[in-house]
Amino acid sequence: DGLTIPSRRPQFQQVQGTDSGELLIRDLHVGELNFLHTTDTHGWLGSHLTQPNYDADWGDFVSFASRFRENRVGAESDLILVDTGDKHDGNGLSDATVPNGLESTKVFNEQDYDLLTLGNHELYTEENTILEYCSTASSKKFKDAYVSSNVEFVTNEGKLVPFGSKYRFFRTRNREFRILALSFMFNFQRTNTRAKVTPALESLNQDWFKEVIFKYPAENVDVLVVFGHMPITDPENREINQVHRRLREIYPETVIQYFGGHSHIRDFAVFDRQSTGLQSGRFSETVGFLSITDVKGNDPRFFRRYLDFNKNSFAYHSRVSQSNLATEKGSRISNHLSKLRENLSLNEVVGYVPNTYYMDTKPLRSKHNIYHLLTSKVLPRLKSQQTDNTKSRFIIINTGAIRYDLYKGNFTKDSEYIVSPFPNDWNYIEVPLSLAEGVADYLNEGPVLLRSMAPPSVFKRSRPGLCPFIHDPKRSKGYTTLDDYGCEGDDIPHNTEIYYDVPNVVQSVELKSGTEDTAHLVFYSFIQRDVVRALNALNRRTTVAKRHYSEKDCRQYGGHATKELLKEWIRDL
Ligand SMILES: Nc1nc2c(ncn2[C@@H]2O[C@H](COP(=O)(O)O)[C@@H](O)[C@H]2O)c(=O)[nH]1
Ligand SMILES: [Zn+2]
Ligand SMILES: [Zn+2]
Repeated sequence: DGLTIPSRRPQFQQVQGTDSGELLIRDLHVGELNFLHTTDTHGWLGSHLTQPNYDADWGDFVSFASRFRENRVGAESDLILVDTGDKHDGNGLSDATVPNGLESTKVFNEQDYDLLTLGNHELYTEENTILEYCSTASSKKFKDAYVSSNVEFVTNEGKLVPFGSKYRFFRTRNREFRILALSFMFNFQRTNTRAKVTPALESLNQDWFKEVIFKYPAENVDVLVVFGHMPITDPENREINQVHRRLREIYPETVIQYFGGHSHIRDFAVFDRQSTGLQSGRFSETVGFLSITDVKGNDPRFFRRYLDFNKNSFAYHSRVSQSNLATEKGSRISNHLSKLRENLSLNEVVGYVPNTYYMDTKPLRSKHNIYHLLTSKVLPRLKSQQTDNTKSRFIIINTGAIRYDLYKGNFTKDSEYIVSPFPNDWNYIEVPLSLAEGVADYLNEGPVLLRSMAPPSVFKRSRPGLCPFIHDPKRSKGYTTLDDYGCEGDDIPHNTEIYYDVPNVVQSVELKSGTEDTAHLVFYSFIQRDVVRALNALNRRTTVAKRHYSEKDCRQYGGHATKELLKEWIRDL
């Protein structure tokens, strides 16, 4: 596409090893302008209790930012903290309150972000959108830092106002770099009535941006920071590449630094000689670090590092001992999180899970795959007034509704939210068996699918090449990231994990022999539009049913949500 150039490995690669030359941790290179980035935290503020790789909580992260600024960045360089949204749906700390996010937002906002914005999970329900706008976007602390260039909030009076600021221009504290910040949400079309998303490219043709260009022409901007809930690599729609092309028309030589989110991966892309993009995973597993050297020169150099969200990494990168990492504020936050976990009864044990069931590091048909578990053992437990045991039944779920591996050990109230946070209603439609049995395959064929239901992993770019295979008993499982700078972006080298593709949907199938030729097709209300679209497309191909289907033909099925069915299965073990 002419926009990306062969990647250039960074020249500065410090490592900390042992006498035997073992690589224990890759250091980072502090430049003139430095960034710490988080995204898609989804309420994971209390550390990962079953994964030592991610044993730091939000208090430790607040401490780290402060120690890092003091000990590594100092007064000669600058540091900007950025977050790109999706801050609940996926952990009990955010989801066990009504509305969800009520308590976790206060904790999240303790971090002194310089730039922050919203994700699509702040746009599904009115209550979440109102909470995000009132508690964060228009708060005193973040009123300048909160930017969204293409999302607007609908006030109680029905007026459209910017969700925060459309843009932010500021000078950095030490080197006085002139920063122009823009923020774009991907073209999300499922927002509730209290917000409006304008496609990013369309928003760049609106009057507000014309004023920005006039007020801040290229000669008055050192760095354009474009951060938002949009994947850094998006092979299907290439939305960020189109934004980049448009910005390059106006800022042809300016350094443009992107920070992305939504697809839940560690990623780094080179857009051109003066522009790169960083994405920093999900669920507080990663703090992304990016530095730029020679910002105003002809040859700016970029350095990226993905920090495992753990106390050892935080201590090492801020050059303190683990025992000296915690600041007073950080300790207070950690203590508050422990109390919040108790108050929400998140440690309440529901049952015991005998094995670990994985989303994408075991093949789909493996008995250790969570989707295999759900479709073979859990979903068939669904019962309601509509259940007709004489009919075949297909129960379809979108794989993006399942958010995390199900770990062996105690299944707690927190586990419910971690694995399947969404309060899904079951709907159904009675259709000819031959149509019902084709819907899941149809939805997994890709382009027909509304992006709104594809699992985050679908956006992963299948980069050519592989990283060297590591299998060392002294190393832990974890991320090995292949990005445009190669395979050494992660601060901790881990044993290689093989990731398997995850389809858009999976289904449980209960065929009843010798019965009528219609079946019950049961599905999450969240994917109803996709299911109806698939039925009509299949019907056009086969004309099995002499009719067109619409959402009006769908009925409530009732019955327990997946997380309830999973709890029942665990209790009955
Ligand atoms: N069944 C449901 N799935 C949902 C719902 N809301 C979101 N999702 C799934 O999550 C991904 C997007 O997650 P993100 O963290 O990457 O933004 C989306 O594509 C769906 O698969 C829901 O209410 N029900
Ligand atoms: Zn997300
Ligand atoms: Zn998202």
